[in-house]
Amino acid sequence: MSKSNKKLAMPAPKAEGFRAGFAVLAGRPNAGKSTLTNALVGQKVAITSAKPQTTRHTIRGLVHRDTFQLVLVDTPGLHRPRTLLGKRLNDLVADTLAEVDVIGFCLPANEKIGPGDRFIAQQLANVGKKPVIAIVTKTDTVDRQAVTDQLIAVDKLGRDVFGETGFAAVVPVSAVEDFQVETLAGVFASYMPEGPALYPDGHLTDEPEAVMVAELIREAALEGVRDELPHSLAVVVEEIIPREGRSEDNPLLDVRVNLYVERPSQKAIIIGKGGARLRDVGTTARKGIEALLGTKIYLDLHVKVAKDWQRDPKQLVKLGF
Ligand SMILES: Nc1nc2c(ncn2[C@@H]2O[C@H](COP(=O)(O)OP(=O)(O)OP(=O)(O)O)[C@@H](O)[C@H]2O)c(=O)[nH]1
Repeated sequence: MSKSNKKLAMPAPKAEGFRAGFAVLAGRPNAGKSTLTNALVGQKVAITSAKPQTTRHTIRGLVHRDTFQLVLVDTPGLHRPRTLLGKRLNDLVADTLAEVDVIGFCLPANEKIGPGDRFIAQQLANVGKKPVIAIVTKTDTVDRQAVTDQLIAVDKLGRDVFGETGFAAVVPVSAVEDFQVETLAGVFASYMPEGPALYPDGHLTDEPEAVMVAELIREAALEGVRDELPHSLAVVVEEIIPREGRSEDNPLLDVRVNLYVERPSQKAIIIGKGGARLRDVGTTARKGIEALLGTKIYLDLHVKVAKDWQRDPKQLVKLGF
């Protein structure tokens, strides 16, 4: 559905002065985008993982307050394309950036600004007229002096890349300690156009349920495994169907899912000895999915090898990229 179609379906206008629009969080892998999205939305919608580049889909969460509504998009880390998949991700990011009202650029307080950050800042500047708010994330991980130093360094980066005006604002936050998260929401809102809410209140995401189900399984499957696996794992929900013959007050959904890896060795990692690991993945994911869908499910997981799926356009389409 296009953005304009969604606007047609919107609820009655709110009081005058209400603002609503789209915001995106950019930043390199591990910058804290997913965690910040969750903190802003107040409910888990995007997966977080200690491994970089786990966010494959553009997941929107709604930040709904008395005076504004932000439709928040959590992008994959902007990075230099390495494989076809990487290139597609960057195209996706460019498309997303063109649609939004404001861009939040996440830079961790505990890491020096590097060439990767500069590259992204340059990309954001190239998008043109969109206001870019620099967000210094994870401020709880360092002392006050280090936060101040980072704010100064970020401000300098802004002037280097955007010219004298620099970033539209620089905001330090800690998603973990809930420091300045609401302030940031307010700053985002100030860049939104005046207008009614874009989505009904309480509607947390416009992603199809299947995508969120896939994210939960992906998160469970990546728990505690080797670093290269995140790039090699794709999760595809084949079907979610109500089990026949169940009474209305005791429904059950059959959720059938394929996990694609690139090599038999990776399949062995996911499945574990005697299938033990896959059973654990299933148990963990099932709990999350039941909480998400509000009903009991039967989760059927299959692990398949799709050789070099990251480099094969046909496979990428099949896997939903
Ligand atoms: N202490 C602390 N840790 C944080 C904070 N925000 C994020 N983290 C941690 O930093 C790591 C990366 O956070 P994510 O939110 O997954 O980062 P991301 O930018 O979405 O990463 P990608 O999906 O790889 O692009 C995780 O281990 C988080 O727990 C914070 O405010 N404080």
